Amino acid sequence: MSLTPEIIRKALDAVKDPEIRRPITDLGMVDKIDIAANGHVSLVVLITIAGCPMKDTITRDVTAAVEAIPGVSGVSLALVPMNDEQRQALRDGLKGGATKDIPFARAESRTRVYAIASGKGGVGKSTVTVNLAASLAAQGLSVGILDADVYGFSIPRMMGVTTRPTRISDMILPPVCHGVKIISVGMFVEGNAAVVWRGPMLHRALQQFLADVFWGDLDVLLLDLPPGTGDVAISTAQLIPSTEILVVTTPQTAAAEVAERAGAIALQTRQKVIGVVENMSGLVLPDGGILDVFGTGGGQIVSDSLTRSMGAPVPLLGRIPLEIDLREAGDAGVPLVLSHPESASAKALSSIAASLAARSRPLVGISLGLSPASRT
Ligand SMILES: Nc1ncnc2c1ncn2[C@@H]1O[C@H](COP(=O)(O)OP(=O)(O)OP(=O)(O)O)[C@@H](O)[C@H]1O
Repeated sequence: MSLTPEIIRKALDAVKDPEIRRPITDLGMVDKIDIAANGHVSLVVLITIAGCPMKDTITRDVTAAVEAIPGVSGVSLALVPMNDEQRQALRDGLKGGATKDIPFARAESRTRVYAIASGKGGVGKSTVTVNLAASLAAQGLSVGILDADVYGFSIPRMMGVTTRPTRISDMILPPVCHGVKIISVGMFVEGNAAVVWRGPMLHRALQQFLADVFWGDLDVLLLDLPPGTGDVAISTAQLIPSTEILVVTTPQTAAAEVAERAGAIALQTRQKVIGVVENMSGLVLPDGGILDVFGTGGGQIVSDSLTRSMGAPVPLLGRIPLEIDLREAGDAGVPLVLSHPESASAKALSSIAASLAARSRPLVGISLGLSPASRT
């Protein structure tokens, strides 16, 4: 069979743009295909911007897909930046005309949005967020994290993100790490500068991250909120009223009281608190004994108290032990559920992720393609 541009195009259907995660053929990125008589294929592939951080991945994936076609003797690939018109066409194709709304706030949205909240800083909110996200993505769900913790944005470091988001006119493409799309306030400030945004500016930034970022079709979006009951929590409730809240606390009674307040804000914003995670529970000692560094019972106290005040069950979803490996994994940029899934804290985190996955994508209204079995 002789090679044709259609055959090459068909093979390229399997290559996805690493940031947008759709076939490059659908995105209008395959610009030119020339096939020489000896089977050498020359391709021009359009990339979003000249400094596209994903150049190497695209080159590798395109070359591998074309080389695998029987009859291809070699591949030459030129990556050419899109012109303004091509970029605008791509942006419009992805986001649809000039719409600036928040996709997760639409009635038909099937994305579960969870805000990870805590009363105090440093209780492990970001650690919980990255591990839940990585675990959900490893289970095959499409997952995003919006790090809205303006005072302590640590998600990029904990997820090992080294690239910046790509801009296509007014659309922002989030970097993808460990299968998770990630946007952080920290990606928009220079170096380690402090963010001094307050109320209205924070609200606008959050709105922009939700509306201008190309999130694609997510199953789950996790929002890492700043600690406390401040502006960001209220803005989130206004921008995506269906956001559900997951409260993180330590076992300490004093911390639990503060965490209760963070959860109770949901009463005022009419949001649902789906559960409590107790982090930094007992430290397992080398002799197998357990040292309760931060006391015990905080998670249960918050769960009981929020159940009372909400008038609906707010279960304790899990207790994550203190573990040095968990801190080291955060520092190394690889979530522990991926690097040491057998460790006690990774198991606790994976089990919480499994309970979230089980609630994902309500099946109401979706055809399962099943027909009732007939009885004979
Ligand atoms: N269960 C745990 N065992 C050991 N270390 C942990 C555990 N949970 C979190 N840590 C470590 O504690 C520190 C604080 O955690 P993290 O940054 O996740 O908290 P946070 O609540 O998001 O803080 P902030 O409010 O400042 O954003 C980090 O160094 C993290 O690696």
